[in-house]
Amino acid sequence: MATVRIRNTVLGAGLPKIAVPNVGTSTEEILTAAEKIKSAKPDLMEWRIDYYAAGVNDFAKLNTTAKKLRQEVGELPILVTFRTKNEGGVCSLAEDEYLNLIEYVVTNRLGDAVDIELFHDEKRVKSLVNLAHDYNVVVIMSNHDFEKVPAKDVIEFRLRKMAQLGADVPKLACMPHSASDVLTLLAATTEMNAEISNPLITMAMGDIGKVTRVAGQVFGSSLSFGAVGKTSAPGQLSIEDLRNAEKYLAIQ
Ligand SMILES: O=C1C[C@@](O)(C(=O)O)C[C@@H](O)[C@@H]1O
Repeated sequence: MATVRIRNTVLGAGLPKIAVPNVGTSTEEILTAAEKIKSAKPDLMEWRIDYYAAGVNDFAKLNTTAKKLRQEVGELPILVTFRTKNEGGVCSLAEDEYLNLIEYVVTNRLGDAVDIELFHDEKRVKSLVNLAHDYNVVVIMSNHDFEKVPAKDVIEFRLRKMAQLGADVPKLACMPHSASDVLTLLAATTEMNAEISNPLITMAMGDIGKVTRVAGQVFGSSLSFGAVGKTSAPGQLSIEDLRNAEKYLAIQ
């Protein structure tokens, strides 16, 4: 299994790493949340810029806030994510606007890693991945289904496709309605781990899915999202609970 390094955080080795989303809606909220997140000592902070409409609509402002954020968190790796409304985000953008925003995030190095959703214009997605690599930005490619757990071969197809497009880390989140849905996600994760060398990230959301957020080391998910204060998706545990659960389940 290959590992992926984001500053000093290594995905694909040891316990799954812990990311905490920053869902501040103003510069002040973002910086206050960052201070709290930093003191909780996660492995990575995810800056959810879809919560920051003022910045998304004003790139100069986004850039200034990114610089302040870096000052606030020091060496803590930053993943920049714009989650589109279709996939569970809070702010709508037209297709071109989304792709241009990601391009800006990459070429201005607003973070160490960027989230690029799979389901956008394939040519542009591919060129954004190449661009990110030119700028030394790690690509976490993602897909979210807030309605259901897709069939196992569909999950596998999507994760495989992300790897083929050059993603460093393929990621998929989905919503289970039964224990067998959870098993579907876990089986797909385990099988894809055997097939592709990239570290993967998967999770089933909601209460039924919580087990998938803590057992990544067993089933092959390299990172889990935990909350400091506000959550960014259903079923996220607090960072303390997540850390304890991962340690409890650790493979010695
Ligand atoms: O993709 C993900 C995973 C997530 O949706 C979760 O379920 O923990 C939380 C999001 O902030 C992140 O971008």
